[in-house]
Amino acid sequence: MTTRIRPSSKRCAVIGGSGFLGRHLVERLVEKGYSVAVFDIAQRYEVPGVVFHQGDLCDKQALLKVFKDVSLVFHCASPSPACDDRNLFWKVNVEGTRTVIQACQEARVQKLVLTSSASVVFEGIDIKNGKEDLPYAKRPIDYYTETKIQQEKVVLEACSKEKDFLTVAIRPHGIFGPRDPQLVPILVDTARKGKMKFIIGDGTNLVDFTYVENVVHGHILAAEHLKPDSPLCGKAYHITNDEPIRFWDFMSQVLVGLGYEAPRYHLPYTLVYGIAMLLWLITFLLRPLVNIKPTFTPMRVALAGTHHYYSCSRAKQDMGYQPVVRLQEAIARTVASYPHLKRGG
Ligand SMILES: NC(=O)c1ccc[n+]([C@@H]2O[C@H](COP(=O)([O-])OP(=O)(O)OC[C@H]3O[C@@H](n4cnc5c(N)ncnc54)[C@H](O)[C@@H]3O)[C@@H](O)[C@H]2O)c1
Ligand SMILES: CC(C)CCC[C@@H](C)[C@H]1CC[C@H]2C3=C(CC[C@]12C)[C@@]1(C)CC[C@H](O)[C@@H](C(=O)O)[C@@H]1CC3
Repeated sequence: MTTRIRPSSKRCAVIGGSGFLGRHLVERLVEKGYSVAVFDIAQRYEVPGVVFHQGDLCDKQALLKVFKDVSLVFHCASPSPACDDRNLFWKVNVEGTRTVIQACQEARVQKLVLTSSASVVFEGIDIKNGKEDLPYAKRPIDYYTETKIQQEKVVLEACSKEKDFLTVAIRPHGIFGPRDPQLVPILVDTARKGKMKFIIGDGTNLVDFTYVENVVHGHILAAEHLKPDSPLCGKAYHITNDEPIRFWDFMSQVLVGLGYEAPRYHLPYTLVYGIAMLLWLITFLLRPLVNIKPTFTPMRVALAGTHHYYSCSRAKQDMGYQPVVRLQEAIARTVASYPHLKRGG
């Protein structure tokens, strides 16, 4: 029998560490004295002391090489929600995550922290101060959400004190901040095309947008509090800025900060949602011939026209979570980080 000496609890791997959240996480872990290995299909930057491994998380042998001396794994890789590719989402988010769990167990990794999403309970109906005990969406709006639900279930079910393998899922919502490739760039692109003049619905719907450093803080707290006798084992945790804001006020503040006009004219929610569904159906039918990506997808319209904010009291209670950057400061830092997206820039 081979005995394995336990690696230090500060030796970790970040799957998806080249991405927006992953890179912020890696940078913070390094600041906190962790030794970090990144596993990602692409390498997009360099940080002294961080070892990069390029590979697909569906490849167990490639994962095993990286997990050899690691006690903690963060899994924050996913195809982009914008790709809307059902097969890819199932392959990476569900099958790939099963492979990650097998590799963790074979390599005797002790802790797995998954980046899930608060959207696993969202199906286009208002959620106000939603807690983690809300049921998973029965009819998820898109393939991304469908597979994030399965992914979270698979990870939480794998938690086993007997096997010395502990898991926890972090559910952030609407992550934003410097280098985000999604929220601000799509918003600016839509504004530049003259399509951000309209407010979907009456504009009073409250939502969570969460600054990336708060999300990182939640992940590290979860990793450090995940122990055999802690309440975190096999549980999901909302991590938000804890400051719900009107969706359209947030959009307006970012747009005005970057020199664009705030949306002004109202359109009925059901009308825009109906058009988005129709557009999605047309693009779905045309997909074998041409791959069109509509700006207004049913998911985006649903997020823009409903309330969806979540309680993070469970994270406060079980791991002492408090946001470290307030919302207004976070918006200011984000706007300042995108000089190239300014109007006329
Ligand atoms: N951005 C948000 O608002 C948000 C909100 C809630 C949850 N999340 C979750 O947070 C995580 C990170 O999201 P992000 O916004 O940083 O996305 P991102 O696209 O910037 O990063 C994802 C990373 O995963 C990598 N990746 C994709 N497929 C892979 C594969 N097969 N093998 C290895 N690496 C692979 C990509 O190369 C990329 O670097 C995701 O799990 C996402 O579902 C994001
Ligand atoms: C075209 C306009 C109506 C809106 C333009 C901005 C949108 C691109 C973003 C506003 C809210 C964002 C969001 C996500 C993607 C980008 C937006 C739709 C997610 C769906 C990304 C995936 C995450 O898991 C979701 C989450 O639960 O946090 C995000 C929800 C918010």
